[in-house]
Amino acid sequence: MSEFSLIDLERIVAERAKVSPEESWTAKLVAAGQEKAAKKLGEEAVETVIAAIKQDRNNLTAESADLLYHLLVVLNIAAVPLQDVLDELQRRTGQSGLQEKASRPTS
Ligand SMILES: N=c1c2ncn([C@@H]3O[C@H](COP(=O)(O)OP(=O)(O)OP(=O)(O)O)[C@@H](O)[C@H]3O)c2ncn1[C@@H]1O[C@H](COP(=O)(O)O)[C@@H](O)[C@H]1O
Repeated sequence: MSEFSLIDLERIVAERAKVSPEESWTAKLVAAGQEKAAKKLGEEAVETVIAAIKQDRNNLTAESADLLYHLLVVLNIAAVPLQDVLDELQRRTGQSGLQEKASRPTS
């Protein structure tokens, strides 16, 4: 279970996007289009925020899972590979100098 990553989920989303909307939530969202899927992503974001504000750890975990899944569906529809997002995050670690600071010995 600990081996499971967002890259795995991205692959599952891509596979399920191709099946009939009657048998898959992913396919249903993809068939509904980018705007509808993006609105669903927004709803999941709000639910995640509410769980965080309520300091409800269990709900925050569940809503975060919903949020990440729906983000991957939107990225799939928009044809944006998750790797592009990861590359952007990695590029920012270089920009911020955080890596340098982290590896610098403390005196
Ligand atoms: N990770 C998820 C995942 N997270 C959430 N959801 C679905 O997202 C939907 C929306 O969640 P909501 O809480 O909003 O429930 P809702 O019934 O829409 O409620 P309302 O918004 O209508 O009030 C639900 O049907 C959830 O099942 C997911 N559906 C699929 N996956 C993954 O995608 C794979 C393929 O799923 P299918 O495409 O359904 O085969 C699965 O094996 C999972 O790995």
